[in-house]
Amino acid sequence: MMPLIRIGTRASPLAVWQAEHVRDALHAAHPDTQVEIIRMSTSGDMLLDAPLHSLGGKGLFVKEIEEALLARQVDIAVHSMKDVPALQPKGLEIAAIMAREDVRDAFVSNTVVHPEDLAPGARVGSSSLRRCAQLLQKYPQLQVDDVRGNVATRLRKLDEGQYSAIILAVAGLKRLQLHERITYAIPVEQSLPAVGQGAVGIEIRTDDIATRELLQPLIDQSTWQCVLAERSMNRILGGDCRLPVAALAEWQEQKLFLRGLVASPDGSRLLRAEASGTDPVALGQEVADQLLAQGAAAIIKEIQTL
Ligand SMILES: NCc1[nH]cc(CCC(=O)O)c1CC(=O)O
Repeated sequence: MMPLIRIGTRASPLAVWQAEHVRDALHAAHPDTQVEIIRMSTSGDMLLDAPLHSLGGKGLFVKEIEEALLARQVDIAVHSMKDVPALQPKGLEIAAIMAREDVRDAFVSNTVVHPEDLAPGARVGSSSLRRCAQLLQKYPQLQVDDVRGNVATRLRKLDEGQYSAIILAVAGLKRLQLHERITYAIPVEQSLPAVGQGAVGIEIRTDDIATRELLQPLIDQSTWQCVLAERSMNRILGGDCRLPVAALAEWQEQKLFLRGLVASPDGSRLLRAEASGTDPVALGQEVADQLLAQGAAAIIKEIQTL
């Protein structure tokens, strides 16, 4: 009998693209494997009106899929690593991370090219405190407001004139063939991305040795080490995707170079640290320690009690 792998995914177009990307890679590596995609809606998809950071953040978009995985209704869960909390529930683990897409944030506007061209008071949509804080630090005259919904919904709200510009991930727009909507890819020095941004991860049950084995060819080792360093930093800071915590690890001459950032939501305080090394976990620890020494814990605690 042909082995069957059931992929659990959110039903949004971006999530389905990612699931199909994993399915195609599995087919390429194992032509005799059957793959089925099972779409699910998550509480993050249903609670579309509340600001993202107020929704108890951790794992909002992944929880129901993880429950299906634990209940053996699916064999693997495909996620944007950006949405995956620092720690997996007991019995689950990230078994593979695929090659990373462009990590940058995208500025999307129908009227101007750069954020600096926006008039004072112009309304910019972003649901991420991390993006807001970094934008406001450089352009305090802008008004940054929450925008929810999947990528297409956010673009529609921009097109309707509800915002002068919105900020999205370049990766998501490229995957949905919407990269021509990007007016300006914001350099990482200006908008340091979210931990894991642009990387697709695959979660399995820890005891599922057969599936772990099947996923081996899908692992991109250099992305894996980068995301491991970023997530190690985030775990020490107690961060999740709703906090204004950013990190980016990149390879530079056989070494990992990790930059980290913790910001207050209004952009008035912005802590930065960086280091390089070869051990991703130790590097994450080093950058987290530098941020903590600058007072990161107080900022994080303030936001968690918002
Ligand atoms: N939270 C939604 C989400 N999760 C991952 C991406 C983009 C793709 C990626 O970073 O891998 C997006 C949309 C966005 O931030 O614009």
